[in-house]
Amino acid sequence: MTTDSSFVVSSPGKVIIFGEHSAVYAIAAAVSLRTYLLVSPSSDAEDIVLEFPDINLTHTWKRSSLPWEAISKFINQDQPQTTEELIPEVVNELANTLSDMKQAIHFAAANSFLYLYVNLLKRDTPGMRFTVRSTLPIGAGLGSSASISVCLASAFSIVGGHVSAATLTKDDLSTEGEDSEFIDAWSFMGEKCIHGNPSGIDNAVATHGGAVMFQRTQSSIPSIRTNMRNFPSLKLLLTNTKQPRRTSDLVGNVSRLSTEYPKTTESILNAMDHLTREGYQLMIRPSLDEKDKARLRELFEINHGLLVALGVSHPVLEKVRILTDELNIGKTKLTGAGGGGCAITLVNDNVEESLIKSLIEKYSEYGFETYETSLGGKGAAYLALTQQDSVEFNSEKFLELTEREEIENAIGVSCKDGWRFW
Ligand SMILES: Nc1ncnc2c1ncn2[C@@H]1O[C@H](COP(=O)(O)OP(=O)(O)O)[C@@H](O)[C@H]1O
Ligand SMILES: C[C@@](O)(CCOP(=O)(O)O)CC(=O)O
Ligand SMILES: [Mg+2]
Repeated sequence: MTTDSSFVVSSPGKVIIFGEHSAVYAIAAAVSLRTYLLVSPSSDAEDIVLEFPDINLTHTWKRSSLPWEAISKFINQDQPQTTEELIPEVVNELANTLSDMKQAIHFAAANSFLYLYVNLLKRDTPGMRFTVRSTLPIGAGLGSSASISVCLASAFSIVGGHVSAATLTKDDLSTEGEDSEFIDAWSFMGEKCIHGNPSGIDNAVATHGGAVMFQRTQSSIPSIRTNMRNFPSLKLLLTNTKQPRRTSDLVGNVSRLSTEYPKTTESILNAMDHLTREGYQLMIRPSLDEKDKARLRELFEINHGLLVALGVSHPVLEKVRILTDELNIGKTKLTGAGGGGCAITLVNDNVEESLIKSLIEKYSEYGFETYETSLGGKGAAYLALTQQDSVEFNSEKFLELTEREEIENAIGVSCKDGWRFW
C-alpha cells in the first residue's frame, strides 16, 4: 500500500443483548451505526495528523517526535505481537507525548491511536492524515471505543503491510481468516487503551460483524466466539438517554465491588452468566413463538435487575424502563456499560405503532433519542479511493458533513458501492 493514495475503513458499533460486565458469557450483535476513518496523504510527510471532530480533538505529531528509540526494545515492528497487557514501558513513553491532552476522553482516544500507530507502523512511514467520523453516539454503550479501535487497527495494518486490503463483497460470507483475526487482536489492544479491562466482545463484533455468543476465558487463553447466524429478528427499541458516562469508570466500579464483596458480586455475575446462556438457548431456536419471546423479555428484566445490583444503572435509565413498563410496551434493560447511555426495549407482540409513537414523544420531553438500526450487519470494511474519488472526497469535505444521513450518503457502507469486507 502506497501512502499517497487515500482509502476509508469502517466498522460497526454493537448492542449487547445479554451479559454486559459479565464474568464469562455475553451476547452482542453489530448495529448499522458505524465509524468511518479516512486515511489521506498529509501535506507534509513529517506530519502525522489526527482529526477526531466527534470529540473535538485535532492534533499533529512530527514523526520524529515519537519515542521510537525508547520503545524499540519492547516491540517487534516487523511482526507485531499483541500482548496480554499493554506494555507499561510503551505506555509510559507515549504518556510524555500526550501530556497536553488534558481531558480524559481526548487522552484515551489519542493513547489508543498512538499505541496502535507505534506498534503497527514504522518510524520511516510517511506521515498521513487520519480523519474519523462516527454515526454512533460516543460514550453511550454502543461500542464506539471498539469501533474506532477497529478502524485504527485495520487502517494501520493495511498501511504497515500486515494485512491485505479486504476483498469480500457484501454478498460473500465472511471467512474469518488471519487478517480479520489480526485486526480483532490489535483492536483489543486499542480497547485496552480506552477502558482498561475490556472483555473483547465489542471489538470482536466490530471486526467480524453479525451476532455472537462470546465466552471470556482466562487471560492467557483466547476467548471463544460462537457466531449466531440465525439471529432472530426481534422488535427492539434503542433509546439513548444522552446521560454521559465513561465505560472505564463503570468497569472500575464493578471491579471495586468484586474486591469489597467478592462472594456477593460473584453470585450476581454467575446469575448473569446463567441467564445469558438461557437467552442463547432461546435465541438459537429456528423460530421463536410468543412464549419464547415472553421468556426473552423476562430475561431482559432479570438482566437489568442484576445490573442495577452491580450499581451500573442511573435514574434516567430507570425512567426509560418505567415508561416502557407503564405503557406496557415491553421489557427494558440498559445496554453497554450503563451509568447513562443507551437502553434497549424488547417490544411486546402486537404493540400498536401509535403507542410506540407516544412513547417516543414522551422520551423527547426528557431529551432521550431513539435510533432506527438493524442488527447483525457487516463488520470491518475497506473502500479504496481512486485519484478522482480522492479529489471529490477529501478530508475537508468529510469534515463538513454533519448529519448521520449525510455521512452515510457520502460514504456509507450500505449506500456506496466498492466497499469490501474481511
Ligand atoms: N469517533 C470517535 N472519535 C474519537 N474518539 C472516539 C470516537 N469514538 C470513541 N472514541 C473514544 O472512545 C471513548 C468512548 O468509549 P466508551 O467509554 O467505551 O463508550 P462507548 O464505547 O460505549 O461509546 C471516547 O471517550 C473516546 O475516547
Ligand atoms: C461493560 C462491558 O461489558 C461493555 C462495555 O461496552 P460500552 O463501552 O459501554 O459500549 C465491558 C466489556 O465487555 O468490555
Ligand atoms: Mg466502549
